Amino acid sequence: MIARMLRAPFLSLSKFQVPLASLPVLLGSHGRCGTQVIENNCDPTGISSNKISVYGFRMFFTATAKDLSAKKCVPCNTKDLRAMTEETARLEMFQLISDIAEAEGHHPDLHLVGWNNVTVEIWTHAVGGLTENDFILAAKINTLDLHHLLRKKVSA
Ligand SMILES: C[C@H](O)[C@H](O)[C@H]1CNC2=NC(N)=NC(=O)C2=N1
Repeated sequence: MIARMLRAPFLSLSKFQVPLASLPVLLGSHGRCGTQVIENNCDPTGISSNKISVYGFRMFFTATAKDLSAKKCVPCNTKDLRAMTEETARLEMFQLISDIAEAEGHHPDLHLVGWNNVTVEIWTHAVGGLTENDFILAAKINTLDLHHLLRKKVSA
């Protein structure tokens, strides 16, 4: 799966995984939709908004692929490309995400994959699928500034 090969933090909505870093682009290109999602709060039942979210997810997913394909990879040996530090970054990232989840009463599944991959899986257990809650949570997680968790490239 592409997500595993890219070795980056991933935000996973149900079975579909999208790179966490792509969400600002993705929300930006659908400003109204993204803003609405961030301003909403999670609905404990989530059931009434299920259809909207599935539609929203399709829009997000399409936008992500389109926006990413328009970009160009930076050379992997430049200073612009930084990996996350190991232990501290993972735990602090989990803590930051957990704080949002607790405030929302909606909780992602957090996975450590290998030694340097974090996967954030978001779906609504109560309905066995996606609801608007998942997009609200994803949008709020996406506002986190994680730059301080990035490891400075070791100079050769
Ligand atoms: C009552 C409370 O809203 C429910 O138990 C919540 C808690 N957090 C949850 N989180 C997620 N991801 N799915 C749920 O169905 C869910 N249910």
